[in-house]
Amino acid sequence: MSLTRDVADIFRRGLGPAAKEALGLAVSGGGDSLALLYLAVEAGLRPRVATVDHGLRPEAAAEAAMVAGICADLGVAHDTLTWSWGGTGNLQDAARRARTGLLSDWAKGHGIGCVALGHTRDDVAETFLMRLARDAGVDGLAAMAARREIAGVVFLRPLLGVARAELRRWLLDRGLPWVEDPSNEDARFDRVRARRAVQAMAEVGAGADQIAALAGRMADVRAALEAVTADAAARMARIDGGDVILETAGLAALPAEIRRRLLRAAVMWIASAEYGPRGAEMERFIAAALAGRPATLAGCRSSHARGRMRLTRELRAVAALEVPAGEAWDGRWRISGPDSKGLTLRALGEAGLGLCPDWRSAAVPRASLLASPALWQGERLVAAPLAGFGGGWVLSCAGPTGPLSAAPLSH
Ligand SMILES: Nc1ncnc2c1ncn2[C@@H]1O[C@H](COP(=O)(O)OP(=O)(O)OP(=O)(O)O)[C@@H](O)[C@H]1O
Repeated sequence: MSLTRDVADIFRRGLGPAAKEALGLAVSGGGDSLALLYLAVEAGLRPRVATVDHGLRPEAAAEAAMVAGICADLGVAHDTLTWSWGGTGNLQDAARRARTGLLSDWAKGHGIGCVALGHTRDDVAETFLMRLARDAGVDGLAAMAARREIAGVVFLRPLLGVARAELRRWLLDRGLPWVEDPSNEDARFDRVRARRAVQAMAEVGAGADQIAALAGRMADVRAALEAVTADAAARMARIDGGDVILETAGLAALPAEIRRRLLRAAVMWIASAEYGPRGAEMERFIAAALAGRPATLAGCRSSHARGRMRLTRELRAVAALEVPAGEAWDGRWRISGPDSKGLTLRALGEAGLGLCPDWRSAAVPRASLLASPALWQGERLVAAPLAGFGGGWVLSCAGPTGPLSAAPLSH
């Protein structure tokens, strides 16, 4: 079987049933994503293409125009999506997030359920080394997913099993042009240095193939660890209002990695955090948990009583949060009830708790109540459902999905 057939086969298998649906392609103009476009056209698909102009490099607009021109020649619909940098935080990270957001909005706007990206096996290997340099654990070293759903749109990476050089050869064989981003040779970039390191490692038989295979196994290991953590959560964790309760003896008996994951998941659930705490601060928190000592971590606090550990939101972390009553508060709380016009949600706090004479009969610990959401009209307390104040309002709490989703609710 010829090399060309291999690439086309891998591409079609990578797309799977998505090939039959309205398909979007994210094409930057680089060799990998242009190959994606040509492969789709050669496979007889009728994709719609988007190029994101991040406005970060002067050539970006010309590259988008070039992709638009190629698409016009191929009879494929093309859109340029533009983004302007707000100017805070990590630029690369912000650009990647913005790109994903723009692409998923674009897809939904055109009735596209799947968007294919041009990541290759080399991207997997380079990402592995870059993460290794940042001290990543199993999760960070796991290969990027071939399929991922974000905001209702499925992102596919059908070329993960293909080497970048194979794609370049595939393009050359057909006399197809692509743009080589000049920054791909700029050794100031981590990715460029990682690419060179991967090439150097190939000399000892541990090149992109081997590294990418290991990253794939890491993804399997991560999935296995997540499943065991969810099982531990189902057995020894409980959701109580906005708190997580864990059995201390069960926690102590867990393998260290599962304990770490369960506690991290609990903290992430309470703080609605996208990334969980790691490293020395996480280890300190775990040591305190095992010794039965109270501790704080990432805006959460732990306390111990009767063989149980209770994790709750720290008042300090939410004291300044205020949102209109129709919006989610602290990422996970919502309130519903009578007309909420002009009302806001913010923490009950000491002042609010002082207005709830019956709070003790609610059987919720004081610290949990202090950091719980209450409904306010200016300084007037309208309702504090967890503290049993003000009828007709119902609070619901939905933390991010993860192992804690498997934990039962207290009754
Ligand atoms: N500006 C962009 N517009 C549209 N899609 C993009 C853009 N940048 C990246 N992508 C998509 O994300 C994939 C991986 O991005 P990455 O930054 O690793 O690639 P690249 O070096 O910019 O270009 P290429 O993969 O096209 O050679 C690309 O293959 C492409 O599908």
